Amino acid sequence: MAASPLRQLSPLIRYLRGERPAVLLLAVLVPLGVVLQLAAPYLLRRFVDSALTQRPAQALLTVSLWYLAAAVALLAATIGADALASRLAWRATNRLRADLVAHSLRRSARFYQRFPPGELVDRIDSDVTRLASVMSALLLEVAAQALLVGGILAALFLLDWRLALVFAPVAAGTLVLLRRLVGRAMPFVAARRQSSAELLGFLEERLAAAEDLRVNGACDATLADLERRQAELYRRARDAARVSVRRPATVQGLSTVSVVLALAVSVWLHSAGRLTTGTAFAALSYAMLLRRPLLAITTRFQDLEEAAVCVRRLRDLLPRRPPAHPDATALPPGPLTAALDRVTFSYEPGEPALREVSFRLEPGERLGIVGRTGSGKSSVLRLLFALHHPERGAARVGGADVRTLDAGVLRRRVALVTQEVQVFHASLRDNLTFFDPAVDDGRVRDALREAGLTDWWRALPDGLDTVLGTGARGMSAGEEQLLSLARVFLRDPALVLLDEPTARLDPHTEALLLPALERLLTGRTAVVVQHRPHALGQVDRILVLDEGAVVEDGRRTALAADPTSRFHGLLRAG
Ligand SMILES: Nc1ncnc2c1ncn2[C@@H]1O[C@H](COP(=O)(O)OP(=O)(O)OP(=O)(O)O)[C@@H](O)[C@H]1O
Repeated sequence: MAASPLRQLSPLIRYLRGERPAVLLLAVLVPLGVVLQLAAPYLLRRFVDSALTQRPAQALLTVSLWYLAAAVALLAATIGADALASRLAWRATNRLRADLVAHSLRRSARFYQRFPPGELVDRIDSDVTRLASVMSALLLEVAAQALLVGGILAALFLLDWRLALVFAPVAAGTLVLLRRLVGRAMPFVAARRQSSAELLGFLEERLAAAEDLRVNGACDATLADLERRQAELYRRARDAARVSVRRPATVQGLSTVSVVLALAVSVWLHSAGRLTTGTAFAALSYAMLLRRPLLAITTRFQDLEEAAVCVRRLRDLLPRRPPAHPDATALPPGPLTAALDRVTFSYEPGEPALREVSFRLEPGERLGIVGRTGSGKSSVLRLLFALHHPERGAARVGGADVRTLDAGVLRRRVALVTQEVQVFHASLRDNLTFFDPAVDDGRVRDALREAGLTDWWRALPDGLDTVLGTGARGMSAGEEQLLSLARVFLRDPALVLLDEPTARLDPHTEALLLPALERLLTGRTAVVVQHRPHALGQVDRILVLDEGAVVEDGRRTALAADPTSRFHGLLRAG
């Protein structure tokens, strides 16, 4: 039998913590609604029997008023319970969404390789939103409808035990059948959701690269790919719908049988004089009422399976083990040492990107790393920044293995600048402070001055409030690169890791950037990765990498002067 969707949903319970008053109120409103639904046929019976036995009009009026009161109370209880359940579901799923975003923000580069941004958005937003709507209905209906089925059987038993005897097997049979069918659609629903997430990931990637696609004439191929993916999504959605539709069809059939049975038994008992007309009416009303919870449970099962699939997909995003709580105070003040200690590291098993790499930088020392494309230069920086961890050996900052350092502490003291600069659709101020309102404008202006951007920002229409990024003010590659340096100045780190910070710049813009770079490196430990060895004038030491291994390590001036060194060869070739 397929895994129970209810068991899949159990991890959500912890997000309901702190909601006890609302849950208790719901626990009162739901059974109240059930009792009020059961009261209606009972009052109908009283009305019919009173009318047929010529009771005074006053008695009929009293029953009618009770009927009306029960209907109004039912409406109020239903609206109240609906509102409460949906508030609970939204609050719980908002907590879940916040938890997912918090976890995702802390995950390594490998995680983002596994889940492209479009797919992540689909999981964190669409899956959680779907959960919220399903949970609000689930909280109510599965419990309430099951109660209603039990209540109807009890009411029928009170009316006439023979009636209960006819209905009980039909209701029990339907529930058993439903139980057997639950979970059957889950693999199909999961396949449909995966297809839809992949489609979103595809759209996000292709739309972000629209310019490249246009320039390279790849628009037609992209549309053909889109068509193929949409056809696949349609096929999976159709398969899931086919499996899901079997349940309502089965329940419709069985409940029609129960109504026909109710009619037959009521007529038979009535004509034998064993049932009053009012009781026969009530029995028929209960039979019709029984269809409602059974059908509601059926349609909810489909949602339940959707929700279970969503939870399973969301669980992939949450770490399996709780994060360790590393030492938060392990870094000494001032410029930090940085070292790799016999590090071997692979992205893919059996294909080491770094082999037995070792070096150690004293506080304030600057290291330049050169080597051919794919030799492992950027990997060194990623390990020092703890974006990945070595298989063997250790990456150390301030003498501590980065694995043992709190990520927040490490990020405050170490800055990584890459060629890719992310400019947010936000004000210049927020782009520098990363949305921290505690940073005052004086520090922001100082950072911009240190990065050599004073003239640029003063010319902006709204100064620090100018909105940058997609759909707003664009920036040149050089300005973006200087903005990334201004971010580092603002944070004032002790160790700076620069990954080809001038690679996208023309020689003129690179020359403008060099003074800002020099100011950035002064008084700090630094590792600078460069393709072009002549751009490493500011470093003290050079490390040459080849196929992931250190093939040369020495003082820059000594290596540059030694015609037999690799670095000398690279300078000549450059
Ligand atoms: N995310 C990744 N997944 C799998 N392999 C990777 C990944 N990133 C890098 N690699 C591989 O690891 C090796 C080292 O990559 P790295 O980016 O460190 O080289 P690099 O010297 O910085 O290259 P470049 O000069 O082109 O930036 C390369 O063979 C590369 O293909």
